[in-house]
Amino acid sequence: MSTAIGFLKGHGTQNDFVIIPDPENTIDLGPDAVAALCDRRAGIGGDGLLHVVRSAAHPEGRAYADEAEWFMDYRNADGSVAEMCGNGVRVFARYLQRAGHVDAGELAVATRAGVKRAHLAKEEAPGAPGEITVEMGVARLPEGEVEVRVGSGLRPATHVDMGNPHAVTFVTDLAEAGELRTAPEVLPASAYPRGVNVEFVVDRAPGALAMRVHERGSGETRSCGTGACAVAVAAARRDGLDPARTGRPATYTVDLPGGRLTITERADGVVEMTGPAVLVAEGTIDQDWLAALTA
Ligand SMILES: N[C@@H](CCC[C@H](N)C(=O)O)C(=O)O
Repeated sequence: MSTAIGFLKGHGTQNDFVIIPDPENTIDLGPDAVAALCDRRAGIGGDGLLHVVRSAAHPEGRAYADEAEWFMDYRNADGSVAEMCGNGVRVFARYLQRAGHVDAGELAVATRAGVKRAHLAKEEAPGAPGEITVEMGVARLPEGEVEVRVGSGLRPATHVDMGNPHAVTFVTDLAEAGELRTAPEVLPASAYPRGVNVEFVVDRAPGALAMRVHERGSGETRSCGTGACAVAVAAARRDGLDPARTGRPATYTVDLPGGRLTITERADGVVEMTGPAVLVAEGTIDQDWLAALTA
């Protein structure tokens, strides 16, 4: 007899995810199954999928098992694997809290980009969105010039690695990014052998930014947590701020189509991201439908 496969749906600033709890890693989630689950017409729908697995039960999580009980096996909507997802890690933490796997306090989550620490407040009321802060690690800015096509021209961009790859470019109006139906051209392609997430940013006020993003493996989304971190770090360097050198933290609010994230680069260089995480639904996946996809 087959076992029912449960799922939840959640989002962080409208970056939405199918959540598949699978502590012992027994569900076959190949790229086709993930893409079908994330399909907004023929599936559940999502920008990505959070496969919730105990670190000890996942080949890529095992190395972290002593430090972090849970591994976020993150997939993009097209079924591809990504190293990290900032909005996803908050929603992942919210799920673990709601399911009673963890209490309020500090939670270590293993990801392909290392262990991230989430700070979970006690939930004020069942279903309350509540903000979660996550220590996202130190940003890397690889050397070398990169450029992003904006309209008919190429603009200089900042290469920021938040565990996953980003190209951040400043524009005067977010409409300059165009319709973003396809991935913007980023040059040189050799700077991003694994593909790239592309952010377009404008200044709204000192310390206040707004952005749009085209995500690798998902297209334009309404928010990207690692993207907002990359944008804040690129803005800090542009503004002559480097907290790890000066000992002075830098904070930016980043407005996205789906909501606001607050990003602080601390004096020790660690980037902190704060934003909401919401669970909206829970259900059961049709076994036969999923089995046909994995056959
Ligand atoms: N939306 C995410 C990033 C998800 C992964 C990304 N598309 C990639 O392939 O690197 C976020 O909130 O960070």
